[in-house]
Amino acid sequence: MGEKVVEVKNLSMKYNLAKEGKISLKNYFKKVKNRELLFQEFWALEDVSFDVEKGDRLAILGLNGAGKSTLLKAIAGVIKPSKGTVKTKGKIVPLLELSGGFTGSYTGRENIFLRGAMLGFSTKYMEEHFKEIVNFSGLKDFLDVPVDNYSSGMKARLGFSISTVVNPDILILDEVLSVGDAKFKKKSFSKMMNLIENNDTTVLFVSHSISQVKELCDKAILLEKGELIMKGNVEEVCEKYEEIVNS
Ligand SMILES: Nc1ncnc2c1ncn2[C@@H]1O[C@H](COP(=O)(O)OP(=O)(O)OP(=O)(O)O)[C@@H](O)[C@H]1O
Repeated sequence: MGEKVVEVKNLSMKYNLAKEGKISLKNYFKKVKNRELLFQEFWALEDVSFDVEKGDRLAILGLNGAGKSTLLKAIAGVIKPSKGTVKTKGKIVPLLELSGGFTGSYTGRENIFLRGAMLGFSTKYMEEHFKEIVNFSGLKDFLDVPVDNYSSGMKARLGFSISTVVNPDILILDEVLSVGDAKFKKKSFSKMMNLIENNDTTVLFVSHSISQVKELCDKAILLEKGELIMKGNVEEVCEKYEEIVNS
């Protein structure tokens, strides 16, 4: 057996959905103060357990709302488990919601350094990789424009390009290989394949594209309404998922 790098044990995630409907801000604060706000509990994940070994390329499959992004966020440490535990080993780079997280009033150039710093890289490291990022993004002519003026596709391209120069132990990809136009999609997919193949990186991958999943992953888990209903090799889990999609 290989080395465990992700250990998810009895993980449950609860969201509190507001039941108030429309209320004024004044009433809202009054209710918060008096602890009278009404919530409905919603369990997005229930008692999910699985391990990931070093070098695994694990797909997380499931219909809309099955809990895939919630699971990735819990593993990335963005949200705290309501129950259960998540343990990880090594440097995690989560590529979630790529077009978000930029400071809109800053230029593309400034945001490259800012995001680099957020990922834990020095200015020197980012300067060394700056050209590579810009070339990959194809945004050379827009570098000194505030990101607020970028289209969402341009933001996603910038986000993806910055992430390609990092060297993670665990890479978390949530639908990020479907950003940009068809040409960029193809380019980003092969860049990821390269990164993964050359570095023994562990990958957790969410995508609705079965062909991408089969090309990139060797193992898979299947979530249904927050529960883990199957784990195994990518071919057999994809087969079950397709049955669900077509049922
Ligand atoms: N911040 C939140 N507050 C309340 N409910 C949420 C929140 N985030 C997600 N949910 C709910 O949790 C459930 C799981 O959502 P999640 O985004 O993890 O699903 P998913 O499998 O990634 O779906 P998709 O394929 O549509 O991206 C959904 O019913 C969703 O509405």
